[in-house]
Amino acid sequence: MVLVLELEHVTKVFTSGLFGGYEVRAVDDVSFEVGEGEIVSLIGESGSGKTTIGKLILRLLKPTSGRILFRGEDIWSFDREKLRRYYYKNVQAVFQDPFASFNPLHKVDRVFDLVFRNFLRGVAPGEREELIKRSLESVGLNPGEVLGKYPHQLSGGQLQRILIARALLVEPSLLIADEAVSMLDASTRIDILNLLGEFRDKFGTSVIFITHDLALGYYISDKIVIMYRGRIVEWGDAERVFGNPLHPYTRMLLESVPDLSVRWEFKGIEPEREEERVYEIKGCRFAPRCPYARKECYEKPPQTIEIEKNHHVACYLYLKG
Ligand SMILES: Nc1ncnc2c1ncn2[C@@H]1O[C@H](COP(=O)(O)OP(=O)(O)OP(=O)(O)O)[C@@H](O)[C@H]1O
Repeated sequence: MVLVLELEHVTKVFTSGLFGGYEVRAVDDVSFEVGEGEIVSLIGESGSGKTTIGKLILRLLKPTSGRILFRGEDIWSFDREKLRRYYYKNVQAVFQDPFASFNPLHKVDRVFDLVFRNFLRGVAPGEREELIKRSLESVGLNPGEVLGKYPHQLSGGQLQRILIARALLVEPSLLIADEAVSMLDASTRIDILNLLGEFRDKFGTSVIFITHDLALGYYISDKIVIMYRGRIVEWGDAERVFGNPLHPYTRMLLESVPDLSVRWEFKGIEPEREEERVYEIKGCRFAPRCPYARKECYEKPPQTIEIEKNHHVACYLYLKG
């Protein structure tokens, strides 16, 4: 399989607190790959580092260590021109709140301006209208119903579709969808997921689907990456991870979803300071919540091993010795 994106031992440490005295390893030694036309879901509860990974891939943040490769090239080796014209044309993103991407004082059509200015400069004005209409139709919108409107005149689902149309206008190799359907109602959510699947099938677009919702991840993905407090605990083919969950955390998540058609939400909110302390644990960060935790779990992060083909876990339960 041709690889579009590779994360190699990526770590991002934020320093916070007075005089930068406190460190949060928001992303800790994370490695995974995205193949051409693959849909990969990053799943984890709040604070697991999903959004930070999205920002690192979009080069909005620089890794503290590790490398991110796009089609074999380190994204930090790109100069400004290559970043704008090549990388951002190939890697597009859609975020959670569609309303935040529109200026309420401007007609929605304005969101297409930047794309034409940066990536489609040679397109003539007449052709431009045609391209916009076609891309709106491809996401199931009637251009006559949305063009010329202000954001408040449209629904969240329509606005999110416009943003997806804009992202797909440049035919990216990779789309990052960060909680992109969380704010939409259930049926619109499924329509948009189906749409991403269609684009994958038609154009070979790879998707990184970031979500805290296990059921959505299961619905859409080829590959699943389960994260806990900055680290990958389990990853592999979606069928294998869901059919044979290995990590106690993955099992706990699945047990809290009695019915995969029902939206899952994590309810166990701990006090913030406690949450932060978890990042200081030298070993497995899930250890304080794990029924099987033993001494070594607190001492050193468990190695990741492949248990069956395309199914990996980082847990001492599976390590000998
Ligand atoms: N700029 C920052 N400065 C300091 N800490 C940060 C910063 N950005 C994120 N963090 C911390 O990094 C950790 C991971 O955050 P991140 O937003 O990536 O998680 P997430 O899985 O996307 O959660 P959510 O679903 O709530 O967005 C959290 O503890 C968060 O507080």
